[in-house]
Amino acid sequence: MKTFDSLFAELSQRAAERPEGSGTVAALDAGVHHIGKKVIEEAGEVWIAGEHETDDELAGEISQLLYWVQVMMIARGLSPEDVYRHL
Ligand SMILES: N=c1c2ncn([C@@H]3O[C@H](COP(=O)(O)OP(=O)(O)OP(=O)(O)O)[C@@H](O)[C@H]3O)c2ncn1[C@@H]1O[C@H](COP(=O)(O)O)[C@@H](O)[C@H]1O
Repeated sequence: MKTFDSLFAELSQRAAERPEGSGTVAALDAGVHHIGKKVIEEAGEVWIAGEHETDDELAGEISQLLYWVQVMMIARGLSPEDVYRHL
């Protein structure tokens, strides 16, 4: 099973190796403005799922939010440690 850190490592590898067909590479190329809109979109879907959907659907929306937060981190050159020190 993936964890926050293992997904971050996977996405960092995508950013470094830029494989053909990677949605992460496309998002990074689209830039922080695009990524920020996806963060907001997924956060809204988490809110709606929290109010109206099943636990599993909510978990799925949260996983997508985590993904887009990680893409934002990579776009701005942040590591998980940069975030963890604020927890
Ligand atoms: N975990 C994710 C992940 N979560 C969310 N997303 C993206 O976020 C979008 C959100 O889905 P929605 O259902 O909200 O939207 P949609 O209508 O399906 O798609 P959009 O029109 O919004 O793009 C998805 O379409 C994906 O583009 C993800 N994209 C990739 N991953 C994982 O990231 C890794 C690297 O992926 P690639 O860079 O594509 O190889 C792989 O392990 C993937 O499984």
